[in-house]
Order: sequence, then structure tokens, then C-alpha cells
Amino acid sequence: MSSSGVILKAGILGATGTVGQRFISLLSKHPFFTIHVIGASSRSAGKEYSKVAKWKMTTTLPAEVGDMVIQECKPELFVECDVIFSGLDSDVAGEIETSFLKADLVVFSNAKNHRRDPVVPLIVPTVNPSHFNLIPHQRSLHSLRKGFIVTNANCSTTGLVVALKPLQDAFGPIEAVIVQTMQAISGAGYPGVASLDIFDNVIPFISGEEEKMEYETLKILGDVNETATGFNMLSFTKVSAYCNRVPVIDGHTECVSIKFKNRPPPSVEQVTQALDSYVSESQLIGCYSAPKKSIIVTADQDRPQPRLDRDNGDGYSVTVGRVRECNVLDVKFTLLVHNTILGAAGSGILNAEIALAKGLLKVES
Ligand SMILES: NC(=O)C1=CN([C@@H]2O[C@H](COP(=O)(O)OP(=O)(O)OC[C@H]3O[C@@H](n4cnc5c(N)ncnc54)[C@H](OP(=O)(O)O)[C@@H]3O)[C@@H](O)[C@H]2O)C=CC1
Ligand SMILES: N[C@@H](CC(=O)OP(=O)(O)O)C(=O)O
Repeated sequence: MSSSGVILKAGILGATGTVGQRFISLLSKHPFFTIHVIGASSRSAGKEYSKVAKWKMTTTLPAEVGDMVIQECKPELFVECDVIFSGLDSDVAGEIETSFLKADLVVFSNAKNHRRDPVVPLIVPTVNPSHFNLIPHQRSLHSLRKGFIVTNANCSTTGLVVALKPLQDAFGPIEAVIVQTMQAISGAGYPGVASLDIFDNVIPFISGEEEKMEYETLKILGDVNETATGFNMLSFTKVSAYCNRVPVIDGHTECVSIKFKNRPPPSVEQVTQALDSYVSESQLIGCYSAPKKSIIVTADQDRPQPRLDRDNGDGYSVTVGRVRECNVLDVKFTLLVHNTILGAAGSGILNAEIALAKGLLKVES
């Protein structure tokens, strides 16, 4: 139950997919969201969830969800929901999520479709919840009473901005970021990358991923303008990303080098301290899913590793290690983010908890 004693009815779009299954797994044990309606494509609609979904989580499929009948993703079938979590395929997410918004529903989307919209907040919950300040403007623009749409970020971008945020706060503008990812196969959905392509191999291309990291970082680390009607993107920072797919099931690893604008740059010790002491607003306001530490700094020379560190903070923490001087830029480190928890479904849920705490969810009694 939330601190105000309410239980919120949640709808899940794309409930059969990789992100949808993670939503089910996280929401089924959540104290104040209850899964009310689940939706997927017309191929699955009308059938019992346990009969069509290929359940790939390591936790058991909750029996009450297994028995639920999957619905078409039509807003009229979700009107009783206080909040909608979308894990829809991006081929269809744009149009379907817009129809839910127009029906005055609250949508937390994982898909890329609305992330660049100038009135849609792109929120990583442990980084920029202040971007919720744009919601009143979005509502008035679309003549909505209670609905709004917020997206969470690309999974690789999510890990990166969590590490950059405390450094930008402590040491001023970051001039350059070079990031190389090693991304898990669960990021490609199911069945995703063919086993014959990924086993014994590394694939140095993920369609659209580098462009997303280079754009989304600037929106997330920017701020809402003075009139709360748009976003000021970072204009000073340049990001260059190399994205690779590796044979790991969950957890994106990223090697990051950065250069600060201010000279002299901070020392390795100062950077380590800023990362280690970072406290996000979601922690301060006591959100249920907020990790105890948004960033865990490891001193072990051979960490972070996906198999060992992806579940840190129940998948909501970013683990950073190997902080050291960079001979070309200023400082470099390696980070790890759980791509389907903080990098996807977990962000949507924690964003909804923040929205509730900020009084943005109008719950029907
Ligand atoms: N995997 C990850 O790590 C991350 C994924 N994302 C994003 O989240 C979204 C989901 O990704 P993922 O779970 O990996 O994808 P999947 O391919 O595993 O799942 C896609 C889901 O969309 C549903 N769907 C497909 N077509 C339609 C349709 N026409 N109408 C309604 N539902 C439809 C599918 O239902 P059905 O089973 O019936 O076909 C399924 O539930 C994507 O936009 C992705 O880019 C974001 C961050 C990280
Ligand atoms: N592209 C990511 C997952 C994903 O779907 O990202 P996005 O939400 O930005 O489309 C990966 O392959 O790991």
C-alpha cells in the first residue's frame, strides 16, 4: 500500500515480451500497484497468458497473471487503470501509446517513439525526476485532466547518465564523452539475436543505438526551461558511442572516458567520491523501489561484471569500477546497468512511484 493507503490499478501493454515479463515480475510483488489488465498483439489477445507467453524470467510466473486473459491494446479496455506501463514493440508503440494518452490515461513508456517529443519528459528515475515539471504543460496542450505520457530512456543511455549526473553536478559541464558498450542479448527482445550469430561472437552494431545514446544523454542531463514548456538540451557536451552485442543474457557493460570543461579537471579520488556519495531524488523522497545506493563504486580491479553485479540494488543500482586517469581525455571507468530493470521496466515503475509522490497521479476511488 502507498503512504496514502491507495492501491493503484496497473495495465501492461506488451505484456508477453521481454520488458513486459519484467513488468509482471516486478509488479506482482509490488506493495501498491496491482496488475489489472494485460495487453499484447491480436495474435495473443483472447488467450490465457500462461498459454501464449514464453515465460523467460528466472522467477516463477505469478499464478494470478498466468490465468489472466490477454486483451487487445485498446484504451477502452484499460480505462479502469490508474497507470499504464508500456513494453510495446516500437513498430506499434507510437500510435498505440498516443491513443492511450488521448483517452486521458497515464502512460509510462519504454519505447523510443516519443522520447524526442519536445513536450514528453525522458526520465531516468535516479537522474532527472525534475523533468516531471513539464507535465502540467503537456496536459494543457492535449486538454487532458489526469493523463500524461513519460518515457524512460534507452537501456545503455540509462547506465551512462546515472554515472554522468553526479559528475556534472559536482564538477560542471562535461565537454566530451566516449562510450563503448557490451550489451546483453535480452536487449534485443525474444527471440532476438540468433544463437548462431551471438554464440562465440561479438557483433559491433545495434541498429540506432549509438544515435540514441548520443541524443538522449543531452536531453536527460539538460533541464526544463524557465516557463516549464520545453527542455534545454545540453549544448556543450559531445557524446560518441560505439555499441556492441555480446553473449551475456542480462546486463549492459560500458567503458566510458570523459573530459571536463573546467581546468584543472577533478582528480580520480574526487570523481570516485562524487560517484560514491551520489544520492538521487528518488531515494530522498523514499520511493519504494529506489535503491539504497544509486551508484555502487567497486574497488575490485576486475569488476563490474554482468553475472556478478547486475542484481546490485535489486537491479536499480549502477555499478561503477576501475575509475582511473585517461591519457587522452581526463578520467575513465567501467559501468554496469541491468538493462531490463533500471534500463527498462524498473525505470517505468520507479518513475510512476515518483509521479505518485509528486501528486501527479489522480487515483479514482
Ligand atoms: N529489452 C530491453 O532491454 C529493452 C527494451 N526496450 C523497449 O521496450 C519495448 C519492448 O521490448 P522487448 O520487450 O524487448 O520486445 P519483445 O519483442 O520481447 O516484445 C514486444 C511486445 O509487443 C507486443 N506487440 C507486438 N506487436 C503488437 C501489436 N501490433 N499490438 C500490440 N502489441 C504488440 C508483443 O506481443 P505478442 O507477443 O502478442 O506479439 C510483445 O508483448 C521496445 O520498444 C524496446 O525497444 C527498452 C529498453 C530496454
Ligand atoms: N536497443 C537496446 C534495447 C532497446 O530496445 O532499446 P530502446 O528502448 O532504445 O529501443 C538493446 O538492444 O540492448
